[in-house]
Amino acid sequence: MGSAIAALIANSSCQVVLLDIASNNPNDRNSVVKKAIENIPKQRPPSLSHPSKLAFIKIGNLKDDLQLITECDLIIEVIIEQIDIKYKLYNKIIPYLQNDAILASNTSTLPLKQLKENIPDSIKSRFVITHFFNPPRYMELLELITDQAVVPMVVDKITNFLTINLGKTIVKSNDTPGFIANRIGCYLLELVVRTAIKANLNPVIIDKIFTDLLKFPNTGIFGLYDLIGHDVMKLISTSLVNSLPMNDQYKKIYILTPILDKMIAKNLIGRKGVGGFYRISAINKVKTKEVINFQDFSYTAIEDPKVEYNSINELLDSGSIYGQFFKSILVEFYLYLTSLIPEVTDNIYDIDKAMRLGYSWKQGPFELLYNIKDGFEWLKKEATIKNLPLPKYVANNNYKTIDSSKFQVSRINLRESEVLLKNNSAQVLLYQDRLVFSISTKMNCLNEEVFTLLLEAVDLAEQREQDLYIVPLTDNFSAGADLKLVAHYIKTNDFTKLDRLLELGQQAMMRLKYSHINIISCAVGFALGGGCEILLHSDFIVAHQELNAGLVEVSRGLVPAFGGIKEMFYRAQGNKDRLIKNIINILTANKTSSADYFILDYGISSAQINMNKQMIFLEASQLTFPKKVVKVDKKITLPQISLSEELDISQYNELQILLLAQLQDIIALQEIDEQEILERERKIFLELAQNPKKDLAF
Ligand SMILES: CCC[C@H](O)CC(=O)SCCNC(=O)CCNC(=O)[C@H](O)C(C)(C)COP(=O)([O-])OP(=O)([O-])OC[C@H]1O[C@@H](n2cnc3c(N)ncnc32)[C@H](O)[C@@H]1OP(=O)([O-])[O-]
Repeated sequence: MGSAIAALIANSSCQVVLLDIASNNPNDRNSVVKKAIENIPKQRPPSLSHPSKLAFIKIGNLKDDLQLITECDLIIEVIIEQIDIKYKLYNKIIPYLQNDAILASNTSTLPLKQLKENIPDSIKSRFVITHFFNPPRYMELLELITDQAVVPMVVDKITNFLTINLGKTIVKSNDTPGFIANRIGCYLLELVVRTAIKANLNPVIIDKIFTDLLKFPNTGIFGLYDLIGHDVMKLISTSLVNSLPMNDQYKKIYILTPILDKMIAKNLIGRKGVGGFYRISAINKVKTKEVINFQDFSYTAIEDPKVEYNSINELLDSGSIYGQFFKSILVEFYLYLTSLIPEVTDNIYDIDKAMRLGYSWKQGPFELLYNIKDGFEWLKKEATIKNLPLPKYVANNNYKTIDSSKFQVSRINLRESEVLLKNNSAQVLLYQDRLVFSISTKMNCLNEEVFTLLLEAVDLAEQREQDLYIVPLTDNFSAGADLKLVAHYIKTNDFTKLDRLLELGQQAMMRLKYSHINIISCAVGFALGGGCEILLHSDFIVAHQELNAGLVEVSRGLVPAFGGIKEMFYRAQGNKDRLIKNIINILTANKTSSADYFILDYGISSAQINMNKQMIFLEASQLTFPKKVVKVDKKITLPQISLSEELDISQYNELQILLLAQLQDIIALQEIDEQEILERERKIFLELAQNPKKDLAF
């Protein structure tokens, strides 16, 4: 994990030093750390936002290069979970710490109290635990553990760095084994897996119920166990069980399960082994997901099972084997969970946040039970029937004080805004004197109403002489044109309405580009197709590093027609290489995987990257922009190139070849204005719609 954390820091363009053990090879003492560096670009999912970020990582070994520590403000120890080995390392590095440098351990199971036992007092005030979640680039949660000895200035400094520079959401946990997310998450994993194996139940059905009814991520429970690795689960749970108090329920559910031990012995440890509860095989050259048979460890192909219950209540009341199983594990789980208050934290909303951001649950456990009809009363009743003691939180009815509005606090809280304009698909808000345009359709998809209000928003911004911010209120900027609407127009042969949509979209884009106020787009999540076209027509983009943006239309059997093709020509500025690159973006439906890639691949010159998606609008609103100089020369010079000679067309499909010919026709004109290209875009789009090369099923 050390190299993945180094990569995350490099992504934020901070200098980072990666130290590893010195190798025995006298000719290359850095061979171990070099290997780690070589592996970074191979990590999946990728740890680096762009290969160029590797330049931010300096390497060394723990014998010859300790001096490098004197350059660092924060030192994160990420080594094996063995206290003696950690102590040895601390003794080595402490003499090199700057006076105000912070020392942090990334332990996931060892308490801070134990880590600090042999540390000099002068270091105790700046020694904390920073628990990253895997993979650190993608998981937003960071558990921060401090104690009385740590001075507030240190807590502020590290909080700022982790939040602003690395984009993490911090949940503070008490100094208890496993902290919050792993204590709860691993407990549930072990409880479900071990109980289900003992009862010989089917992992596929259990996972399906977890994902469909309890809204867990697609991996479910068994899939997650495979993803983490059975060997790693064993390490985590053993370490937890060893450090938890004698009567902790974790010890009781961590029962001997010979089938699991046999699976480890056979290297059936999940995705990195030869199989796990599931495996992917090529059956008749078709990728097939299979599930293990616990009796003989053979595998059978999975047929997607139907969940016959419409709600959790229906499942629990059903009396079926799976109904009884879920009743029993949910009671055990919730009694354990509520027994951890206030031990791990007294803040139930933090528990929910930790499970959402660290384990990707859609709802945290408290929100889940709250949303089950009479959930807490049901828990009380079931525990009483089974003669199980009630934790204080439940016995004292503390759940009655739950404030459901605190479960999912909106990422960008514009609640105090004044609504200036609004229709069913978008709104214009005044937030602390900033004019904000936000879309309210599913995935912020674009339709006529969105464009109509966007045009009105620009008019209003110009009247008020105010810049306009385009801000998503959910996790995605925009998934582009509403494809269901487009498909409907095509299916009903309503090409007049389709053309009207294209025209309106183009008009809105040009209005953004040529308005005399600045248009600032706050880009997070997906900005695809038309969403990307809005970015291309904005004056400035504040982008989350994890932005997924691009002109992806060709992958849907369409072409960009809200000005995307036009911008790819315009932005080449007569440069042949840039034009080829831009045309490749369109032909290959290039969806970039980070803001770094987007800026480079799409030739964006006015952008700023931010690591924290919750702070994008805050950052945008703090920037000052010069008065916009509206460009008047709309003529585009086209370098004379033959696309069939410049590109390897043997790899292209029918649509790509057809599009290539249309783009070549544009190039042949040598000079063109923006309006002419827009008209051609629409023509190509409509011809394709009438004679599709691919089914636009969505
Ligand atoms: C006129 C054209 C001109 C323009 O130049 C061309 C374009 O913009 S072309 C457009 C170019 N854009 C694209 O090709 C992007 C198409 N979208 C995608 O590729 C994936 O949805 C995305 C990767 C964004 C998210 O994947 P994920 O996280 O697995 O989430 P998910 O997939 O489960 O979606 C969640 C819900 O949102 C719905 N929905 C999503 N997008 C659209 C849409 N455009 N439309 C309508 N609906 C859409 C989706 O159906 C689902 O609904 P439900 O009822 O809840 O089942």
